[in-house]
Amino acid sequence: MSSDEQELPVFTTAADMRNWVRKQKKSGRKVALVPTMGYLHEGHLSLVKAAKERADIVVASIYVNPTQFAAHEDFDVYPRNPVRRSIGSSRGFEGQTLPALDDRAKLAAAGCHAVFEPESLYVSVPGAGEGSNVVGRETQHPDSHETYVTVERLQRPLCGGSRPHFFRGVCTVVTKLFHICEPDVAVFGRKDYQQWRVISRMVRDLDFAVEVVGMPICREPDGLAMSSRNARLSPEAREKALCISRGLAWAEAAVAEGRVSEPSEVSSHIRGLIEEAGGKVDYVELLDAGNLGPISDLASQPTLLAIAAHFPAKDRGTVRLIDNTVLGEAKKE
Ligand SMILES: Nc1ncnc2c1ncn2[C@@H]1O[C@H](COP(=O)(O)OP(=O)(O)OP(=O)(O)O)[C@@H](O)[C@H]1O
Ligand SMILES: CC(C)(CO)[C@@H](O)C(=O)[O-]
Ligand code: BAL
Repeated sequence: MSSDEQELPVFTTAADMRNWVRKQKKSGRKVALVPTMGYLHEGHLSLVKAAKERADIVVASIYVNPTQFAAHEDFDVYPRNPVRRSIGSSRGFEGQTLPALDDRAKLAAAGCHAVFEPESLYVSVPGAGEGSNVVGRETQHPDSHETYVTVERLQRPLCGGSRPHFFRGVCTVVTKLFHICEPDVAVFGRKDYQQWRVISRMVRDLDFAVEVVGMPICREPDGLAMSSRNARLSPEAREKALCISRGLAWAEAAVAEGRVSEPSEVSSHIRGLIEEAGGKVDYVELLDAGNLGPISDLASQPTLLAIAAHFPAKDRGTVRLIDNTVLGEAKKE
């Protein structure tokens, strides 16, 4: 275990996390939260960097949230820390099994100050396990979790079509994380653009004293948007999936150069690219980048071009990838 990791506090209970944050805030420190589902990549670490620029203390959460997954989705195979393994004489962890230290080591190296890594965030029947909070697998025990947060309109388009449960789960777990970690700032990525907009609307409507920051998409050198789910792609599918980022780049150039003027020209071209690459399109849509509402042309507003598509997984089933760009918006370097 590196010296950094030895100094990185890891909290597994809400009470301990909240008490630690309150001590920091009592000392006048500003606290930022970076919520994640682990299996960290440079995209996540870019959020930690942004958080450090905006607060004195950065907490990252690692929790694969069951309530944002449906029973037919990939909760069980979602990439997690490599198999937990026993480790030797690390301070305080003798003989215990731990998730691989990869995520924690990355966070420590990125200058994160604490990690919140709960086993579970939902009350469930003893022995029922986290999976019992996946939508469609809920136990009906009278003591089970039953309170949710919903952003009614912004949740409907795009991912709300094939994942109608998703944003209810996201808003509920982010609300819980806000109550536990009590951040002044929360940093999200615009790779999940609709999620960023939905959470921003939730914060506005429910008066959370939290500044929500949305950071640009980090990409692999070949353009693929970094995502934990990329690890599940077969090698061939990893190559084929480049059609998504290449389609976005084509659209940016075609719109900027006036080669296309109708939203339907853009969506049908990109849909064709994905299908030619063997992908299964969930959506290719162009919406108002501010309110996710419908548009009639590309010139009247910054336009979100959002894509979701499935590609073959190396193990079983498919991997659903999402990516996006905002057309008509100056690119920040
Ligand atoms: N490539 C990226 N660039 C910027 N932010 C990112 C990127 N990938 C993920 N994030 C952000 O990191 C936070 C945690 O996301 P998550 O843990 O689900 O990672 P992920 O890579 O999006 O995984 P998934 O495979 O589920 O998409 C979110 O705010 C998400 O938008
Ligand atoms: C925000 C989040 C951590 C909530 O589980 C998740 O949706 C994600 O990682 O984007
Ligand atoms: N960042 C993606 C979260 C999900 O698909 O559940």
